[in-house]
Amino acid sequence: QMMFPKEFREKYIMSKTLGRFLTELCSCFSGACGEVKLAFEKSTCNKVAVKIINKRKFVASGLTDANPALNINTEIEILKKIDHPCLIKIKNFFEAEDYYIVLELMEGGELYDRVSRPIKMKEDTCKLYFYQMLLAVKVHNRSVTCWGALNYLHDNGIIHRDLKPENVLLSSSEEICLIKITDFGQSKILGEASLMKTLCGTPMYLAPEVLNSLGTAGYSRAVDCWSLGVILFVCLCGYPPFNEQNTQLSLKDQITHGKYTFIAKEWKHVSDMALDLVKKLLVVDPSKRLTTEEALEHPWLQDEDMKTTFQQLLAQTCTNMSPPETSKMPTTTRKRLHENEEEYGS
Ligand SMILES: CCC/C(=N\NC(=N)N)c1ccc(NC(=O)c2cc3cc(OC)ccc3[nH]2)cc1
Repeated sequence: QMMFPKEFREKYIMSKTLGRFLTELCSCFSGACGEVKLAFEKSTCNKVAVKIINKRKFVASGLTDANPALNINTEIEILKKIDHPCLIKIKNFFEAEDYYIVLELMEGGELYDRVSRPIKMKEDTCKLYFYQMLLAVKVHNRSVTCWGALNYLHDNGIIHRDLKPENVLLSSSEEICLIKITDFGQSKILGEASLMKTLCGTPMYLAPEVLNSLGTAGYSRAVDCWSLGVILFVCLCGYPPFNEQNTQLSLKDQITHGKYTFIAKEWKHVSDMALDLVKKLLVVDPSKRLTTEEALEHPWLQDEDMKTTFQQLLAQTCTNMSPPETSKMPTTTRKRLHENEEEYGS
């Protein structure tokens, strides 16, 4: 029986495990360990979700990934300060022999369970969900690069780096609902524009990889756009673009060459515009891949009904918060974004 810290037990009554416990259990053997439980907040009787993240990594896995303790604190800091309707909100945080993170309950569970169903999602539903994912990632990237609002990040961007249907949560079991991005355990905060400073001096002592990285520096956020492309692909047709079932090419070769499996009969009812957006996200060269801003301008997302539905859903949940007025945001050209950020390789 898991021992919950005293101050935790004073505030919450624990209930059942949510989501695919077995997968959570399996993930324990892969080092990344944790599960999500339903709980009741004593003071309000409201339902909450509690993400439990084990401190001990399973040494057996020999995983060398960074110490979760380091990640979790950065993750909590990030999520505490960035306030967006499509990013998970933290309500409380306890550290004992494990981490107990109290979050708003996303009653609809993971998008993963929706895309795993035999009945494919309607295209309009995919569009409503995808629009919200773009806003979350865009605002996420933009809110910390272009808005002074989160000055503690010193105008750096944050990259999620692990976007997948398991990390997209649905606010209700209704098909038409809000989504929230979660699990920033792999996220990265971009460094200051140190590459530019490095290039001020003569590179007599500079390593080749730094000079070679000049071509790709500044595109690390593009990894999230690739992942969004894979998520959109799966939502629209019900099967993943790159998978091990494919025999000709290894999964790695499929991805590095951008060779996705196209099964015509699964795409028959999908609009050409939707497919066009997928194709422009699943581009191997990050500098040619659509950015979140460009994706939001794509014809498939110029759908006032969908945007009105999103606004109505927002209005239902929170009276005061209004979504970021993307039109009023300073338009940042790729060039300026390029200058604002840097890192070697990625
Ligand atoms: C700040 C912690 C963020 C985090 N993971 N972070 C991490 N792994 N480093 C995380 C990961 C997963 C979740 N999942 C949920 O909240 C969740 C609610 C839920 C409801 C369900 O059925 C109703 C089924 C699955 C669910 N997952 C919430 C937070």
